Amino acid sequence: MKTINLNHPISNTFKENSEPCVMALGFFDGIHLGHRQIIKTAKSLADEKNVQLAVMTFFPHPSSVIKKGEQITTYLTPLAVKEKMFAKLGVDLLYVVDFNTEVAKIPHDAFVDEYLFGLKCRHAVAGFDYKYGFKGKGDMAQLNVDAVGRFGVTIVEKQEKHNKKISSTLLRDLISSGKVEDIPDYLGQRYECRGILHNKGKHHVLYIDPDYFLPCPGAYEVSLVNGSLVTKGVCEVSSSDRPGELNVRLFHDQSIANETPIHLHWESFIADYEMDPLHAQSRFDDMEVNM
Ligand SMILES: Cc1cc2nc3c(=O)[nH]c(=O)nc-3n(C[C@H](O)[C@H](O)[C@H](O)COP(=O)(O)O)c2cc1C
Ligand SMILES: Nc1ncnc2c1ncn2[C@@H]1O[C@H](COP(=O)(O)OP(=O)(O)OP(=O)(O)O)[C@@H](O)[C@H]1O
Repeated sequence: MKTINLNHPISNTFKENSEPCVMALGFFDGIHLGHRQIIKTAKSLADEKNVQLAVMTFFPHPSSVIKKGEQITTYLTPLAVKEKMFAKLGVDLLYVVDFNTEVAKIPHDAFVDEYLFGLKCRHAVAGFDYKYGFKGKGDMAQLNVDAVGRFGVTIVEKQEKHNKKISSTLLRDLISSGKVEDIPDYLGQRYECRGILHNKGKHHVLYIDPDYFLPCPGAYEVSLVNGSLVTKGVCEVSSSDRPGELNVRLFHDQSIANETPIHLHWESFIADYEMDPLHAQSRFDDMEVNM
């Protein structure tokens, strides 16, 4: 997979040299089951048309530039992890648009002309709620209009679980309230943080991308996965942690070699030492209901 960082405006030479593609559109934080449906749909279209499978995403998250509503500055999948996951899903080209105030002002039709038709998009795929262009004025109905017959558009219908739209927002809400056990229903796997494990005598420190979105403070049962090797332990998240560091204790006095690459899977919430006792009790009641 080729990752291509795009800065506005895209040069004519770059556009001329781009490869025909089916383009999947969206921010794609987490690459959850809804996102996977978009990529799967785009992949089968790309195979059918014998063109490249491209994804167009943005960095940083538009909310941190537009400064409207909650500003997202940490990610379920930091960019480097997203790249690896897209490559594994069979994506050929990953366009990462540098999202800044100038890009935010591009009108919806100009975005389609320059970033889709300009980059030889032969077919666009996005979810029912995809928005693009200045003030988010372009939606999926508008995309068909803006395409003016130059490429086809496929809308992926709402993917739901437990009567809820699967979304990055829902995953963030669950993770930030410590409900990591509920994540696989929407993500298709446990929430994970990838990093390098350092052996510090009795405990270990996992050095991760500081851009990772982390669960709320508390103790969590975690699995440390290195290929087929899985070691269980406890990760204590505290508000005083240094950014990019997770403190882990392994069960049964085990040890893992220094500097091992690890995928830490958040398995379950154990306790929160920082919560006031009342709040902790309501969290505990939630867990009992879920059992
Ligand atoms: C060229 C462009 C300009 C945008 N400008 C705005 C904007 O002015 N205001 C806004 O709220 N969102 C804007 N957006 C963000 C979109 O509304 C949307 O959040 C983003 O494309 C990610 O889509 P997704 O959240 O559906 O994946 C813009 C998007 C694009 C591609
Ligand atoms: N549950 C879903 N069903 C169908 N399409 C989806 C679903 N979730 C996201 N998409 C689509 O996936 C692409 C990426 O979306 P986006 O990154 O906004 O995901 P999201 O989970 O909706 O995020 P957020 O919660 O931050 O709005 C868009 O085309 C969007 O319409």
